[in-house]
Amino acid sequence: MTIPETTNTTRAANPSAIFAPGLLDGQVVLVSGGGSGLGRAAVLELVALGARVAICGRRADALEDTAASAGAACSTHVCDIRDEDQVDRLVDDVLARHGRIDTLVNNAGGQFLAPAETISPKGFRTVTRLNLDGTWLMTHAVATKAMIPAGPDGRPAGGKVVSVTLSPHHGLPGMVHSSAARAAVENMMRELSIEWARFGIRLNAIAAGQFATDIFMTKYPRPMVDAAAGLVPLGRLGTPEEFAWLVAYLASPAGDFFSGSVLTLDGARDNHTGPWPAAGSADAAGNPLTEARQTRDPSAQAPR
Ligand SMILES: CCCCCCCCC/C=C/C(=O)SCCNC(=O)CCNC(=O)[C@H](O)C(C)(C)COP(=O)(O)OP(=O)(O)OC[C@H]1O[C@@H](n2cnc3c(N)ncnc32)[C@H](O)[C@@H]1OP(=O)(O)O
Ligand SMILES: NC(=O)C1=CN([C@@H]2O[C@H](COP(=O)(O)OP(=O)(O)OC[C@H]3O[C@@H](n4cnc5c(N)ncnc54)[C@H](OP(=O)(O)O)[C@@H]3O)[C@@H](O)[C@H]2O)C=CC1
Repeated sequence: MTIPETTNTTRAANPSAIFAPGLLDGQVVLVSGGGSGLGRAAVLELVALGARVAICGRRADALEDTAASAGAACSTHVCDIRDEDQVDRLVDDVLARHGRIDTLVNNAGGQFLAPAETISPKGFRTVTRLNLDGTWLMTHAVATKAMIPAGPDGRPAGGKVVSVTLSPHHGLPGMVHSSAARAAVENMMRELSIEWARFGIRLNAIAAGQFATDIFMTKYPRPMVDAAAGLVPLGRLGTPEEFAWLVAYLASPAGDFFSGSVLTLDGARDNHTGPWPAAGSADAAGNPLTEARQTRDPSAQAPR
């Protein structure tokens, strides 16, 4: 298998809208699925903050496109995260090129929408292999090759792992395979945050709600996409930049004490199934209904 590498020669054009330039100077971040959507937005933010970023995915053209926007600090690596040999080669190549990996962003993933009873064993396996096995292969390879081995001071180099999962947690109909796999990934991050604390590795999950990426807007049945914002209490989809800012925050020193957490980023989608006040729960002005206070006459109380 060949893993082509490219570099671009221009620096990322847009500064961060939130964080100070140089926040991530000297850091190396590996982002899976960096060629599109949320991963691409994260790459652009990380590069804007001074990180060098390696991105992987199956499609070279998507990776090249992100690299063309990110500039010289971004290297591209074609890799299918489900294949352990490709993952091994990927991590070796990233280390040969950048010398270290401070943060791994397990962003590559996805699923198809289908009623559970129609999903074949192969279909279930396809989605769990991508989201669970792929995330494990990447996490294990980066930890054992880059984070557990000694750094310059003779102690384990340490690092951070951020894995993208899925909100709502209380079941997403039509996505039994992905719901199961993402729950497993969240517990994987929690478990490893205990085992690998001794190596200075912090692992967290970002449970993403619904974000307006190109694929989200085009892959699923139109009526469901159109209805999605209405199921979010904040009344809108997330933007890829909002996801990217959380990744940058976790990669920065501000994220150093986060480990074993699931950070749900979803406009409150996990807590409720619609806007509030819901139909029938508001007065004519749209204010939530309030129950009348009970008045109690002490003299009317029954004697003890
Ligand atoms: C209301 C709230 C808001 C709306 C609800 C939406 C909330 C969404 C929240 C989440 C949003 C996102 O994640 S948005 C990001 C989504 N991005 C992605 O999904 C990108 C990655 N996805 C993929 O690569 C593909 O979709 C995926 C199927 C997972 C893997 O592709 P592969 O090429 O590896 O696999 P394939 O060869 O296509 O398929 C392998 C088998 O999978 C099964 N299979 C594949 N597609 C199938 C399908 N459409 N229906 C049935 N079965 C299918 C078949 O058994 C296939 O085998 P055969 O029968 O032999 O063919
Ligand atoms: N957008 C949303 O609303 C939500 C998204 N998510 C999750 O966030 C992540 C990003 O989603 P989004 O940006 O919207 O979707 P995209 O489909 O744009 O991103 C998925 C990325 O993963 C890569 N990828 C897929 N399969 C593999 C593989 N086997 N090996 C390597 N790379 C792979 C894809 O690249 P390529 O095809 O070139 O391999 C692609 O760049 C995904 O895990 C998604 O499921 C979770 C909740 C909601």
